[in-house]
Amino acid sequence: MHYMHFNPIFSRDNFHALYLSAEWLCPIIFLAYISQGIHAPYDETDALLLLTAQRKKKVETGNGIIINLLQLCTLPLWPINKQLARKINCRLGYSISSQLVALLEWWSGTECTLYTDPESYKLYGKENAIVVLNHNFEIDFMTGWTFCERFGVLGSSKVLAKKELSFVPVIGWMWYFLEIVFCKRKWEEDRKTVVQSLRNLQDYPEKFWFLLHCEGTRFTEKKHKISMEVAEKKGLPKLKYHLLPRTKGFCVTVQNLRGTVTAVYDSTLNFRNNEMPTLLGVLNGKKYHADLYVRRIPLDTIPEDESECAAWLHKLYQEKDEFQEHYRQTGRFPGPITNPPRQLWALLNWLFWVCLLVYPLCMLLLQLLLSGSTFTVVCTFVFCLAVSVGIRWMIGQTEIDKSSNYGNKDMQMNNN
Ligand SMILES: CC/C=C\C/C=C\C/C=C\C/C=C\C/C=C\C/C=C/CCC(=O)SCCNC(=O)CCNC(=O)[C@H](O)C(C)(C)COP(=O)(O)OP(=O)(O)OC[C@H]1O[C@@H](n2cnc3c(N)ncnc32)[C@H](O)[C@@H]1OP(=O)(O)O
Ligand SMILES: CCCCCCCCCCCCCCCC(=O)OC[C@@H](O)COP(=O)(O)O
Repeated sequence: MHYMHFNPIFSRDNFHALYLSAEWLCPIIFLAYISQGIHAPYDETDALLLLTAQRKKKVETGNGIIINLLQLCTLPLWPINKQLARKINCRLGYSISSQLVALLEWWSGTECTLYTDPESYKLYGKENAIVVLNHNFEIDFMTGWTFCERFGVLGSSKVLAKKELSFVPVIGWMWYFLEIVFCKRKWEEDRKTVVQSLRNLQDYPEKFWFLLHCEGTRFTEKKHKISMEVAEKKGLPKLKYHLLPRTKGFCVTVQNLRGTVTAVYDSTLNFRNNEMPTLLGVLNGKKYHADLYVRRIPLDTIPEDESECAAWLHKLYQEKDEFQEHYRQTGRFPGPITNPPRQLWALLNWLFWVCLLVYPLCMLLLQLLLSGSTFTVVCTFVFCLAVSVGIRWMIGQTEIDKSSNYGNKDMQMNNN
């Protein structure tokens, strides 16, 4: 995929102004949005921005459904030409995930800085890799996607994801067609399905990164406390900034992708000024500063024996903990900054969908609301409300204060 490098011609303010001018004000949507009292608008974000973010969500969900339907249409192709079906689905998947990348990079203007050695940098995007990334933030998936985009593997990127995410409209449905590996986080049930799904990727026709959040759940103080009690029982060093990693998924991934994947990218993410970014913040135009430290580790340096591989992962997380300590002391990760520039394609893809859908959606909405039929108006209002509540539920999937019980005390008691 040819990349155009360019100096950012849109400043954030210009971009918002440009977008607003192209945007219809739709008081009904605005009322639908405010009437739910979903969340207090951010101080520095005015009503216009809230409205635009809300309209954008509808547009992006709308085109996400269209892309899911197109993915569905590729089903007859799978038994005839699986590799072609996979390539088509990578591009359809790209059209969805790149919109969230555009949201992060262009709408919120979030800066993503990469710390890595220049020799490894040359290999990123040119080989299959397993990415081990800490799981502390609500938008680490968006930051991950941004780097996938910059190295040309966004459409084919994979992850070991909890089964619950497969039910999230648009993103979760897209992942089925990208052959994402889902797990129930119950090893006795996961063992077989995870191994089979991993083996299925051995002949994948596109370069891909396979993401593993080895902690298995987002960091919370309560889960950290429980996790450190487990570490003490196992005689493992305590971690300050991470949960103790679950090793079985990593070991089985290394075991089944050996020969397909050439390296592990140990990735440690943090945000400047102790920011705790949120998807709502990004949607409302807040700018964050992500720093990612990546070490490329050749796969053949990782032990094949399961217990040695588990010990290797525990040591890796101890090193990651030290990198986070270094970051908190110095405000940066070790090593040189080698920053891949933002790509234009994500922005162009987003603008394409906005231009394609905003006008027809608005006209349809206005016609329904001006139909003169009370029943139609009420149904339209209810539909807008339902879609907004649905989108808010999807955004809630990223919020740590709504996180699962996995790794909590009661779950730990059940596991014993
Ligand atoms: C150049 C740029 C480089 C990089 C750019 C960055 C990223 C780009 C990469 C890719 C694409 C980006 C983004 C992709 C898009 C979206 C991302 C989506 C995110 C969603 C991800 C998730 O859903 S995370 C949750 C699901 N995933 C996992 O859980 C993975 C980790 N878990 C495992 O691997 C597990 O082993 C398992 C799930 C396979 C099985 O878990 P289970 O719990 O059933 O069994 P385990 O054996 O693992 O656990 C029991 C062992 O753990 C010990 N234990 C018990 N309680 C605790 C506790 N509270 N804390 C810690 N440990 C505990 C117990 O003692 C057992 O120990 P053993 O020694 O017996 O194993
Ligand atoms: C502009 C478009 C706006 C439309 C809304 C988009 C909403 C996208 C929601 C997709 C979310 C998919 C990625 C979520 C990744 C994630 O962070 O999952 C959490 C799990 O790892 C662990 O869960 P837990 O055990 O609860 O910590």
